[in-house]
Amino acid sequence: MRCVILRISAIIPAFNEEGRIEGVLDTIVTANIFSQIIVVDDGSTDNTSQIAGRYPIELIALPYNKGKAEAVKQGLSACNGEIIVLLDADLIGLTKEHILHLVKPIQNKETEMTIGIFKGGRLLTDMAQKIAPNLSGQRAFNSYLAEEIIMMDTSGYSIEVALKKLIRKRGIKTKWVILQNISHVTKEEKLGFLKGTQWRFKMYRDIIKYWFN
Ligand SMILES: O=c1ccn([C@@H]2O[C@H](COP(=O)(O)OP(=O)(O)O)[C@@H](O)[C@H]2O)c(=O)[nH]1
Ligand SMILES: O=C(O)[C@@H](COP(=O)(O)O)O[C@H]1O[C@H](CO)[C@@H](O)[C@H](O)[C@H]1O
Repeated sequence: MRCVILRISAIIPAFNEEGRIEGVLDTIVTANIFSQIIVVDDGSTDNTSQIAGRYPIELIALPYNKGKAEAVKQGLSACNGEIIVLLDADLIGLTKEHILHLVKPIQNKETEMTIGIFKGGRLLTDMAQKIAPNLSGQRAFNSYLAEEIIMMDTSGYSIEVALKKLIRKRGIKTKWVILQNISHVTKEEKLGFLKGTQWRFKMYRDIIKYWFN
């Protein structure tokens, strides 16, 4: 049987992640899984671009903060892999195995999209993902879905909820995969309680607005 090696692209949207992106890129680069790694610096005002630029990646630096949805779409427009993996820039404890868990079911043609669910990392982040698994930023999918995702009328934090609607509308075969011992840095930890809570409510607003649109 002929074995076809599929190219795999990673997209990492990043807004002011200078303290966290290094850990994520260390794993992504050394995992030796990706033929293309795209970091989209979404108008950061810190050293996110400079730090990302030390790695063998393609950097897209947006001139101002356009929101996660736009950052992901910009990454998708530059992708050349047959499989695309989305990973947040603030993950704690990302390993090669986590990435393989996301990618393998697509390579094996078991499904068209995987959604990674945190387990055993941190109680609070685990709980959030249990309540709203469809909001997870960790995914892999076939690149034939990219064009349709780029065309979605989504902004801010509504990319995941838009994907949920797309999955339903198009009947995209989706599989949840458990990602053990991984979590992310919360908004309150990044920005402090007040600003973090404001950003959290902005995120909820984006999601709810899209959902009822
Ligand atoms: O305007 C934004 C907000 C967030 N992000 C990135 O999107 C991912 C998820 O965002 P965030 O960490 O704020 O969400 P959380 O995981 O806290 O829900 C992270 O890599 C962020 O750096 C982005 O590119 N632009
Ligand atoms: O899990 C969640 O409820 C949120 C919020 O995470 P935190 O409360 O900041 O740990 O995080 C996710 O949702 C966002 C919106 O869909 C995604 O963009 C993030 O990637 C995802 O981590």
